[in-house]
Amino acid sequence: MRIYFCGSIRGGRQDVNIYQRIVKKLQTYGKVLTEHVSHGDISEKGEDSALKGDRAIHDRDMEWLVAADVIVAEVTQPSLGVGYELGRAVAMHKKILCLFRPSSGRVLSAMIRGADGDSASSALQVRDYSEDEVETVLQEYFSSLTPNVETR
Ligand SMILES: O=c1[nH]c(=O)n([C@H]2C[C@H](O)[C@@H](COP(=O)(O)O)O2)cc1CO
Repeated sequence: MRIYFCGSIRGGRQDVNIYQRIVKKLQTYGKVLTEHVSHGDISEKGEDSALKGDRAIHDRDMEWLVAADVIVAEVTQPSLGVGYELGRAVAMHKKILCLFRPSSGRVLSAMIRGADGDSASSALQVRDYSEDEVETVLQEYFSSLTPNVETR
């Protein structure tokens, strides 16, 4: 299974430790195409754009998004890039799990929470969670995926 993980980079790196926990768990289900999002050495300036350039980052990430079987996004720290990735993924009819921590005191954008169709089979699902239950929430989601989503 190919998994695209979305998390804030230029939107702020406050949650990088939780991104690391999420990616570690996701790697037990398949290949995480965007593992770099969880790397502690990527600052809020982003990947080294002198080397890659923003267009190269965008085009690579869109290729990965097309290739992905499932998208998992940590949406607590607001990020334009994550919002863009989610909009593109919805248009591609991908399966999407958005993870939000209400303990942050933030209120999730209506454009994300409102995209959840509210049924267990909805393509985009929003799960409120607390940090200590992150692995359990991921386990529940991946065990509920239909068997025709290719595994490993
Ligand atoms: O350097 C980068 N590399 C990269 O892969 N991204 C992608 C992956 C993240 O899920 C998302 C973060 O967007 P933003 O930087 O606007 O917070 O965009 C974003 C940047 C910087 O915008």
